[in-house]
Amino acid sequence: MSTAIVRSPSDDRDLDIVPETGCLSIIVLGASGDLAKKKTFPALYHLFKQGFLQSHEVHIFGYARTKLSDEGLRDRIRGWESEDLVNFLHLIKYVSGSYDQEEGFVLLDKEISRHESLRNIQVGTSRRLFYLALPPSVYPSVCKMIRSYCMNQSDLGGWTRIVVEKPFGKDLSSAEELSSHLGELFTESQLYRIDHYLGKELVQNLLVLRFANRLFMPLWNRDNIANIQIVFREDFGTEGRGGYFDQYGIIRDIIQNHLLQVFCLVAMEKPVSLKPEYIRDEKVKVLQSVLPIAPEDVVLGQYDGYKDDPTVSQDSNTPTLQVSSCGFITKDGKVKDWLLFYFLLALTKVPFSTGVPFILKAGKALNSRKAEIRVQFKDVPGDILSQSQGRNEFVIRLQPSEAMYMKLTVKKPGLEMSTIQSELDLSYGQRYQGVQIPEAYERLILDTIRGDQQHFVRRDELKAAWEIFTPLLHKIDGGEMKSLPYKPGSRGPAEADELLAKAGYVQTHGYIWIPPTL
Ligand SMILES: NC(=O)C1=CN([C@@H]2O[C@H](COP(=O)(O)OP(=O)(O)OC[C@H]3O[C@@H](n4cnc5c(N)ncnc54)[C@H](OP(=O)(O)O)[C@@H]3O)[C@@H](O)[C@H]2O)C=CC1
Ligand SMILES: O=C1O[C@H](COP(=O)(O)O)[C@@H](O)[C@H](O)[C@H]1O
Repeated sequence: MSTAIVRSPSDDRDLDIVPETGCLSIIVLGASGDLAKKKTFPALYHLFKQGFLQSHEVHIFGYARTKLSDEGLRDRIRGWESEDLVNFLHLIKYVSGSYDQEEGFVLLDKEISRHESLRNIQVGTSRRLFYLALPPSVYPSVCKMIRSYCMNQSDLGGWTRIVVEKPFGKDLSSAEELSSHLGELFTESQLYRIDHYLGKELVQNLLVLRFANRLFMPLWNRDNIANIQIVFREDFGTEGRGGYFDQYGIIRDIIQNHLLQVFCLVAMEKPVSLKPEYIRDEKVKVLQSVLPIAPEDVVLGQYDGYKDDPTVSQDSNTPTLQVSSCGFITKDGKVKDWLLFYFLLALTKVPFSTGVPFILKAGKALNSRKAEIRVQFKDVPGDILSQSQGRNEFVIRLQPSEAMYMKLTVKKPGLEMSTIQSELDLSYGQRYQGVQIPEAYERLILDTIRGDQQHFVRRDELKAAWEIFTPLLHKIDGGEMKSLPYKPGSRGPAEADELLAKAGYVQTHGYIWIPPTL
C-alpha cells in the first residue's frame, strides 16, 4: 500500500497557525513512568509558569494502570516546593485504568467531560491533547481506545491531537504496520510524532543559520566541505533502562531518529518557505536520497559492564555505540565509493549537490557528554603558509553549553610569522546572558497545542528513515555483526576512529575548544 501523503487544497500548508483558546485537557498516558516524571510533567509545569497554560482553561490528567490517588501522582511529580508548583499540581487529576479495556477510557472521558462542562464549554469546542508516554507496544490498543471513547466531538473548532514518542516501530515493516494502524484511527494532522531533538535550540537554529546567512550558502556543498560528523555522546550507561534499551539498541534509540533528524536539517535543500509541510517535504527528499547503510561502513560497540544490568540478557549483542557513515546516491543510481554524489536538480529550483560523507556517531558510557555537528572543510588549495595547523571546522554544539564556533588558522600574535589555530566563538551562555533556553519538550508540547507540526516527524519521513537502517538492523538482529567491547569512560573502540579516518576526517591535534566562562 502506498504511504504517500496526499494533501487536499484545505491542507494547512498555506494557512497561518491561528492561536487557539478555550478549554484544554492534556492527558498524559503512562503518567507513572520515567518520561512523564522526568520530561512531560516538568515541561507542562514550565509552560504553566510562563503563562502558556492558564488555570482557567487547562486541566491535566494522568492515566496509567498503577493504582494512585491524585495526591499520589502529585507526590511523584513534586520535586521542589514553590507556590507556582502548588497551583500547577492543583490542575492535575489521576485516572487509573488498563490500556486495552474500555472501562478505564470511559472513566477518563467522563472526567475530561466533567472538567469541560465545569468550564461551560460548548460541545465540540474543547481541545484534547493525548500524550503517549508509553512503550510503543501499547500504542495500537491505546489509540483504539482513545478513538472509540475519548474524542472531542470536533466540529466547532475543537480538536483531538495525539503525541507519540519514539521509537515508532523496530524496523520498516513494524513501523509501517504501526503507521497504518494509527492512520486508520487518526488523520495525519492529528498525529504528532515527537522527536525531542527537533525541539533543541541549536537544532531549530539550523534553518536560520543555513538559509538566512549569505556566508554559508556558497560554502555548504561538496566543493568546500570534506565531511560532516553528527555526534551524540553520553558519559553514563543505560541507567535502569537496560530492559528497554536491550530490545532497541543505540541505532533505534538515538541514530535512526535524533541524529537522522539533525542530518536532514543539515543536508536538505532550501524549502520554498517556512511552512511546516514545505520543510518536511525537503526532509523527505533528503532521506529518500540516502542509501541504506552498508555493514562495512559501520562500527558497533558495547561497553564492558552493560550486561551487569539484570534486565539485560547475558548473550546480548545490543550495540551501545555505533559509528556509521552514509553517502548519497547518484542521480543515475550509481554509488561511488565514499564520495557519493547526489543531485536534486530535478526537484529543486536552486541546484545543490554534495558528495560529502556524513558520519553519524552515537555512544553511551563514553568519556564525555555532548551532542554536536562538526562540519570539516577541505584543505586550502595551494597553501603558501605550509601550515600544519589543521582544517577549518564549523562546530555547532547542541549541548551542553550551546555554541557555534569556527576553527580558523590565524597568525600567532607576536613578531614571528607563524600560525596557530583559533576560533570565532558564539557561546550562547556568554552572548545571551540571562536568556533561559527552553527545554525541548516544552517547546514541542506548545507546538502541539498551537497545531504546528513543523518540528514533528511526518509519516513518509519516518518510512524513509527506516528504509535507511532496516537492512543493517536485520543483520545486527540476526547476529551477523558483532559489537566490539569498549571500556566505560573511554572514547570507544579504536575502530570507530579508524572509520572516521576512512571517511576523510582529519583530526587537528593539540587543539581543544574551551567554552568561555563568564
Ligand atoms: N525515559 C526517557 O528518558 C525517554 C523515553 N522515551 C520514550 O517514551 C516512552 C515512555 O518511556 P518511559 O517513561 O521511559 O517508559 P516506562 O517504562 O517508564 O513506561 C511508562 C509507563 O508505561 C507503563 N508500562 C511500562 N511497561 C509496560 C508494558 N509492557 N505494557 C503496558 N504498560 C507498560 C507503566 O505504567 P503502568 O504500569 O502504571 O501502567 C509505566 O509507568 C517510550 O516510548 C520511550 O521510548 C523517549 C525519550 C526519552
Ligand atoms: O531519546 C533519548 O534521549 C536521551 C538523550 O536526550 P538528551 O536530550 O539528554 O540528549 C537518551 O539518554 C535516551 O537513551 C534516549 O531514549
